[in-house]
Amino acid sequence: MSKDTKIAVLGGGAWGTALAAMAVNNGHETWLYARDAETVAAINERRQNPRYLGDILLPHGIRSSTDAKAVLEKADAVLVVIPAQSMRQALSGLADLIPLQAPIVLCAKGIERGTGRMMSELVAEILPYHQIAALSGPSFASDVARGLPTAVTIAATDAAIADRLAALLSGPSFRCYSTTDLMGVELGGALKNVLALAAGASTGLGLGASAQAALVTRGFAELRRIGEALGARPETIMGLSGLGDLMLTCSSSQSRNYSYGLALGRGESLENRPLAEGVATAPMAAELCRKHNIYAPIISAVAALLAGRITISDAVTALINRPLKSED
Ligand SMILES: NC(=O)C1=CN([C@@H]2O[C@H](COP(=O)(O)OP(=O)(O)OC[C@H]3O[C@@H](n4cnc5c(N)ncnc54)[C@H](O)[C@@H]3O)[C@@H](O)[C@H]2O)C=CC1
Ligand SMILES: O=C(CO)COP(=O)(O)O
Repeated sequence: MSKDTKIAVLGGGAWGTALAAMAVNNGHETWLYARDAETVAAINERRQNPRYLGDILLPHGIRSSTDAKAVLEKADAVLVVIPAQSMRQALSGLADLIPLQAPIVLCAKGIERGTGRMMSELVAEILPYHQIAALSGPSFASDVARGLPTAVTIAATDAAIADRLAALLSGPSFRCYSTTDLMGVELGGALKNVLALAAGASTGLGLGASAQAALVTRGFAELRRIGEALGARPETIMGLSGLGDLMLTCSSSQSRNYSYGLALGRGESLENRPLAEGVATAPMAAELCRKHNIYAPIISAVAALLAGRITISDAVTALINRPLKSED
């Protein structure tokens, strides 16, 4: 892959648009597929995506279209930026249009509801002959769309593919590290959203900065345990897609997951909120821990709270009053 390849981005939301801006800034021919004609027109005619990115002015050159065939034709790499719970349905409809030689770069952070599949497992069922990679790390769409410095990790089981994609997608303000630890990268992205719900709820309840730091640290211990049980590498969990994204998402109300947790903690309405992937991922993460016998009380509490099995004050009481144990 050279620097003037064609990048196709599927998904015209906040992150898809931001990644298209990154790709065009890095000198690639960049096409963005969005379902919504108004979004396509706003990107092509005004260089904005007001629905998802407010008044941020995008760089020149993104070609947006509702025609997936035109977007995907002769693409050298395909960034899939569709929410985790829509991934199966969306990609099944587009599978025949994706060139076989184009690696698929999964940019969603979640676990599929019902099946418990990681995104790469789900996509391997739909596109069994494609190379699959994942891009994840601390990266708010609005920062990337503005061209602010950002670093992420790109994972593929084939090291050469991960390295090539990292070189392709790195540019003046976007730095990609590469790894073959696909499971580690996907776990970090999916689980930090669940932990951000807990961090937001803690702040929303007014539990204070000390509780917040304890929650994030002990949440990270759960992420470490899950990573270890599922064969992820410790350095991935300690890296950008693990600890890095956990820190970002658990500390900023720019995060939609953290904000959802804030609303939960404050007792506000949870209707009509922006996408918070952690809500659908939490029960799947709790199930994963049950299946592998992994101790993850915070993730379990978030899942129970969202399912209405416990109240938020029960969750806090239960977490603080568990039997004492060594810090591991
Ligand atoms: N927004 C952010 O800062 C970041 C988001 N992500 C992840 O990226 C994924 C997407 O998030 P956002 O773009 O922020 O969400 P969003 O809510 O801003 O946009 C989602 C987009 O997907 C489209 N979509 C939904 N179902 C579709 C389907 N069946 N076919 C085609 N398009 C479909 C929607 O029309 C919308 O344009 C999530 O998994 C999120 O966790 C990852 C890093 C940063
Ligand atoms: O993944 C993100 C930052 O890395 C975005 O987080 P939210 O989906 O919670 O907004």
